[in-house]
Amino acid sequence: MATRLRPSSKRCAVIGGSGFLGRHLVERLVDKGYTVTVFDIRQSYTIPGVTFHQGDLCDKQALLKALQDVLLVFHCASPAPGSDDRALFHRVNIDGTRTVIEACQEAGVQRLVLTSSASVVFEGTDIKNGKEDLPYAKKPIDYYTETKIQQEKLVLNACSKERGFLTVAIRPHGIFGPRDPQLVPILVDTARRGKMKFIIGDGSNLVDFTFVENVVHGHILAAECLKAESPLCGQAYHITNDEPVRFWDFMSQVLVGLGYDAPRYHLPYWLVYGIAVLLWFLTLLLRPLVAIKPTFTPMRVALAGTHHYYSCARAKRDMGYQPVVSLKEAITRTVESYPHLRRDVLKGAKS
Ligand SMILES: NC(=O)C1=CN([C@@H]2O[C@H](COP(=O)(O)OP(=O)(O)OC[C@H]3O[C@@H](n4cnc5c(N)ncnc54)[C@H](O)[C@@H]3O)[C@@H](O)[C@H]2O)C=CC1
Ligand SMILES: CC(C)CCC[C@@H](C)[C@H]1CC[C@H]2C3=C(CC[C@]12C)[C@@]1(C)CCC(=O)C[C@@H]1CC3
Repeated sequence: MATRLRPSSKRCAVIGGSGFLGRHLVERLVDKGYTVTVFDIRQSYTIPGVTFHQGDLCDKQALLKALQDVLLVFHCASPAPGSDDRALFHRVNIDGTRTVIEACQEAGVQRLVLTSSASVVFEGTDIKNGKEDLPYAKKPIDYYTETKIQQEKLVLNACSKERGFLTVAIRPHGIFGPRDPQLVPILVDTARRGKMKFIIGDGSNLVDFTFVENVVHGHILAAECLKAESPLCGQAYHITNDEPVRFWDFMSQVLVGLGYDAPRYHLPYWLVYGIAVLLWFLTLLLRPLVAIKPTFTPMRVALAGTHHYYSCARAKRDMGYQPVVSLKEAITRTVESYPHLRRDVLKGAKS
């Protein structure tokens, strides 16, 4: 009679493993000796030993195939926050996450680690050293965040010691690092179009930017500490670099590192925010006729002009979290990883 081997605790699946964070997570898990399965709607790379399942997380049957013999699942899939497709956010982040939970439970998965976002408590006004007990935003800053709130609630409420299904949510903030498709590319694009000359507000607002390897470290620690008797069950944890930095200093360091000028001229926060809201309404009104994508959306202005940094004391206490890469080293490594976005290289390519 064929005997079925017990699934190994070092076998895991990463839903969204083809994305920016997901791929860094997969690489680290492989380094640490895990056997990894990636589930994603696209395959963006190959790594020896990593199995890829291409599929939509809203498709339970496809998920069930990928989750066979898997005891630990990381869920870091989401449509890009910049999208304005509300139906897609709802379908993937809310309905899809419900499907992920059901598939995990049916497949016998024991631990689910969700990548949530610190923005679930952000309403566009200052947050200084915010703790996890801050209430969810009543008026989330955009629809992406609204669906991240629902997603986090679904995952945390599904935690059940009785059923042997444990869940935890990691809330990173402003993830950056090599291969990030958002922060640095958007910043460079804005600078190249001559729109990075202005500092919104007085420039003193502190913000968390978190190096991707620290976010990965937080996820793996959470997975390894998530046990029935641990305080992590059904809880959310901020994971940051624990070095809040002036938003405009961070932007300037990245820009200058890539050969662009740092922003210099100050504009009043409320003026820029008001213009961004007006532009937003205009784009909505004109949507049937033309598709406009404004650079300064209300969300970006709020993120650029307010304090939003979070305490990771809870992660330090419950899982011994400490950032593994300092902000200084993280910025250097990130800048070095984008040689193709350097001003001199882009200029050369144009001429
Ligand atoms: N980038 C950031 O600054 C922050 C990101 N987060 C969260 O971290 C997670 C990862 O974000 P990133 O790596 O930056 O995004 P990303 O866009 O690089 O990766 C997301 C991945 O999810 C996959 N995906 C999307 N819809 C899917 C579906 N229906 N079925 C299967 N796979 C699907 C995509 O193909 C992609 O590979 C997301 O949950 C995001 O909300 C949270 C805080 C900050
Ligand atoms: C136009 C400029 C004034 C600002 C450009 C920088 C932005 C591209 C980024 C600064 C903070 C970033 C951020 C996110 C996306 C990129 C930024 C707006 C998130 C919204 C990504 C998804 C999240 O869950 C929260 C992030 C907060 C910080």
